[in-house]
Amino acid sequence: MSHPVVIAPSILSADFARLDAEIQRIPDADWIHVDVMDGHFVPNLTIGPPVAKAIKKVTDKPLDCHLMIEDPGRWVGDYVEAGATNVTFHVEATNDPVSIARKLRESGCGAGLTLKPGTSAENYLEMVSEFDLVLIMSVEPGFGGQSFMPDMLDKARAFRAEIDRLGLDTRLQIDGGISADTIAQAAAAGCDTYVAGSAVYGAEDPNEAVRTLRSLATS
Ligand SMILES: O=C(CO)[C@@H](O)[C@H](O)COP(=O)(O)O
Ligand SMILES: [Fe+2]
Repeated sequence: MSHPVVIAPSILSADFARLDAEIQRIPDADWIHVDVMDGHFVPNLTIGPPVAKAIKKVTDKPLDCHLMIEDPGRWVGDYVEAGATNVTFHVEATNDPVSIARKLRESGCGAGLTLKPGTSAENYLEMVSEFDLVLIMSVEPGFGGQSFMPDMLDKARAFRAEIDRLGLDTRLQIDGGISADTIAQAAAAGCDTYVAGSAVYGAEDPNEAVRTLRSLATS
């Protein structure tokens, strides 16, 4: 099943002192990607539920929360309460991803599964039906502005094949180093949902960057 392309700018590359204004600079974005880091699962510390809740108040766009944290099952409810549309968590941080996904879906929130670059797809393909979104990390999680890892496209192709084989409408998202130079490769590998931080907020006109990314992903 093919979806319309979604472009989800990451506010990690925005000016945290002016988040409201930074979000208003990208009216053509589909989702707002919120990178949550705890200083343990990844060597960086960002924001938490109160900031997600504050962002929700200044935009009607879906909030796509990417949790790079230990023990995600303990925290997902706070992001649901904050108004998240999707909550994506790392398989490396839990022994029971399916239970967390079910908890999210029962709360009316989309559930996302994500894998670090070094984690192979094979143990997780069988659980795609439990998720609304699978996120392929194309950099090591923790920081914006890193280079795209083209080797991750094989993993994207494996999930795309399984999603299509089962006839699911699970979205296939990619995050890390997505730019005008890399987005077409990700599209060719079957991705339909794209996170971009530095390529959007590093551009002189972030909204124009969103439009360019969408057009490259679509063509
Ligand atoms: O989750 C992460 C990083 O861990 C991302 O969402 C980054 O924020 C994307 O930034 P760019 O690679 O697009 O600059
Ligand atoms: Fe992210």
